[in-house]
Amino acid sequence: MSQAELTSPRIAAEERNALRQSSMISIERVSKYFDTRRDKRHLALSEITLPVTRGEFVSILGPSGCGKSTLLYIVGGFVQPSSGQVLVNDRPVEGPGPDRGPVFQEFALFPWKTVLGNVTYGLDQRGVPKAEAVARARALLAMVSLSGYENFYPKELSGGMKQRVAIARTLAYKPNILLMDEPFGALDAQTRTRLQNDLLKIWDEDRKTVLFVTHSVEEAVFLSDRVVMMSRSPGRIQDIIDIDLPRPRDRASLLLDRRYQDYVVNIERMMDAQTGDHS
Ligand SMILES: Nc1ncnc2c1ncn2[C@@H]1O[C@H](COP(=O)(O)OP(=O)(O)OP(=O)(O)O)[C@@H](O)[C@H]1O
Repeated sequence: MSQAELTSPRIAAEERNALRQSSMISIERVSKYFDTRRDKRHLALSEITLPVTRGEFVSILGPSGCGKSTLLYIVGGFVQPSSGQVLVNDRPVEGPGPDRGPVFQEFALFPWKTVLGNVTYGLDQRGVPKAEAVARARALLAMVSLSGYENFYPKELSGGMKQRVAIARTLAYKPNILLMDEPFGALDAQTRTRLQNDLLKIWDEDRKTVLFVTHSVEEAVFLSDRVVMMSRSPGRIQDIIDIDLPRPRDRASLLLDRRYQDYVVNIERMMDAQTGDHS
């Protein structure tokens, strides 16, 4: 079904229901206005409809300011849409919940807590017994290659290590959905590649549903089942590209894969058309 068909008011009720039933996340005709100093009613998102299947890895790409973060915040329940709705497991999102784990740059680590304290924090809040919380945190820190750093404080860690702690912290309380807003954006290329591999490894183990915002076409193609291309403000869905590449994915062999290269080149062209860069 095309994006135009999905957003059409003519879409039959049964079809909408069928769509919801197969979706873990159902974003339905979501629009968002903000009051800004320049514009009393700035339309940031316009009529976004996007069903996301359980276990799917979906990346969102688009020019700066097209509303990618806003969309993720709406799914997370941190921002209310002006119209439309988001359903998670058939229930309307009314606020944040433990089923959706945010990995947002703004949600920094607690500087006064150790690495272990940061990862167990959410578990303590949920009443998980201390020994179980510590065991779970240690296992996750091992998974993100941070064993031995349990007693370090955030200021003693590199940017990439902090980001791995943030991922472990979110995974600790076992959300079914991961909402990741440019989680690797501020990292050097080598650390970024490493964390992409770690994330895919973790994802391969229990196939969480992931919504992942990025500016990197290569990152989106490497990680995703589908790439959603958004258009310049107001943010609309311009295109959805199925990434038909085998899993598990290995970056070194993918780089030599003609299909991977074609996806990257084609999506980069779409991005250039959006940003007006035709160089
Ligand atoms: N709280 C807010 N109040 C007013 N305007 C906002 C608010 N949050 C976002 N906006 C505006 O909404 C639009 C979309 O912002 P958003 O951060 O979602 O874009 P983005 O695609 O994630 O951008 P980037 O790629 O640069 O991070 C922008 O024009 C932004 O200025």
